[in-house]
Amino acid sequence: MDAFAQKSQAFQDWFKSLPGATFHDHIRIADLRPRHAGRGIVATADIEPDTVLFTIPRSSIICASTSEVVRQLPAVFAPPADATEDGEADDEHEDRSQDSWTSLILIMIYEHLRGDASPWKPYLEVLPTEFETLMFWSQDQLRQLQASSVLAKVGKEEADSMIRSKILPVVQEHADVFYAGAGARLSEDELLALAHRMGSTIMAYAFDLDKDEDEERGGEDEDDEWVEDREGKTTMGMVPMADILNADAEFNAHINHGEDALTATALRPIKAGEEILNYYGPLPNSELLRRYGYTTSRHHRYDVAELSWDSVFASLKSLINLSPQEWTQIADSIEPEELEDSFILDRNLDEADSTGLFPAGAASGQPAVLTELPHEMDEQVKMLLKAVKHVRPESVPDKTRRDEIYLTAAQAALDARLAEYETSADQDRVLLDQAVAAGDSRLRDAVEVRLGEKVLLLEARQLVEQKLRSLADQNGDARDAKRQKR
Ligand SMILES: C[S@@+](CC[C@H](N)C(=O)[O-])C[C@H]1O[C@@H](n2cnc3c(N)ncnc32)[C@H](O)[C@@H]1O
Repeated sequence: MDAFAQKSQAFQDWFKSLPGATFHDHIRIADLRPRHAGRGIVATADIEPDTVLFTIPRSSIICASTSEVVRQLPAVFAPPADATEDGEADDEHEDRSQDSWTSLILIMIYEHLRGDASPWKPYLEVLPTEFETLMFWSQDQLRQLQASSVLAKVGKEEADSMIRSKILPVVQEHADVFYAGAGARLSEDELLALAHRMGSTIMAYAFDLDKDEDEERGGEDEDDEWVEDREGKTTMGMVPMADILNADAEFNAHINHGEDALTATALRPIKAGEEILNYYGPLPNSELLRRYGYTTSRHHRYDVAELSWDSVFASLKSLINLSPQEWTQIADSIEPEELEDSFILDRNLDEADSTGLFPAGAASGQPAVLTELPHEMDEQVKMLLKAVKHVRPESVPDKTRRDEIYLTAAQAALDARLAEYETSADQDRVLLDQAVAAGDSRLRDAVEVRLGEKVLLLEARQLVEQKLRSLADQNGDARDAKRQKR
């Protein structure tokens, strides 16, 4: 048995020995490294729907209510005394309070530094020390994402400054507590690296515990920035065994949050040899890569692409012949706060049904095509063209001309956006095969993300062309009708 398998075995034995824990005979922890998926759980025999796969007693979760460090340092983990009602510190005092995110980083650092004395030692041993998430990519690797908007969300500097202001001072001020074990004290750089490791582990592994079902990590509404201030409103925890499950956009298991325990149950029949999969939410591959360090073909369904107002506006300006003074007059008539900076293109598709499968008709892995332009973009362009009409009525004489201007501008903005990526979608398909053949998983993931965005932009381009064609047809019909009347 290699070291990896030994750690899996020790973890499984430890888990089964926890009072209240269960682990079904028809599943096992598997080594999925050959397909870059670390550990996962696989069925060893057929499993019926609703089968409880495993049970995790809440007492085994690493969180504020179970870790010794919170009892030892109550003041550090307490909500700030000068907090306002909504949990914000007032302006005059530096906010030294911990949110659920930084609390869990501190708790994880404490348990890690305890070494053998931590009751979670066999669990900590199977948590990652290296990551594929974007924060750990080199500049050259990040460049492979080309014009993807995800590059603006990596957040390495923000994470650094959060760690320096909220994590390092606490560990240094309470070194007697954090270094109570025999371990040597860490240098500032080592501590920074450890805090990053724990932060990244939490981002990809932790669960939100006191929220409704379906709102665990990766839930739809969460803006899961690395340094997001959660204001202590939610409790996050590291849930042994639940986080050994890998995930996909189609899945076959669900974690139910019970009062005393969490249970993983089968959502449909699972065949022997199949992997048990959880769900992180309708995330585009760019977000899956940023938060979790991987991409899947099924998540292309939820891909997104951004179109900036600047580019749409520039295209509109080039189509409408007005003087600079008239444009200033128009700009003055619109409140800048009313304007969105950018628009998100997405397919707005349903998520998997209660059995974890995409709704009937949606072929697995084949994203359906984008059918609508962003509503906010429609509204904003219409608002602008109304202002244009006000200043120079003949430039937008009727609704047909207005739509024509809008769609032509959208087409140009989409072309400009596509041109920001250095390669075409067709070139990427070739490069993707090459990256897979070369076993370069970061390049493969980068190409998956940028190709997914290009496919979506091309779908939007096609939709606009279709709309322009039908507008032209309507125009032709209207002209014919007029001629016949005469
Ligand atoms: C909650 S953990 C799951 C267990 C993990 N595989 C392990 O070995 O510890 C989440 C991490 O698992 C990996 N993962 C999850 N689902 C995956 C998938 N479908 N394909 C590849 N990797 C996946 C990613 O590295 C992700 O950050």
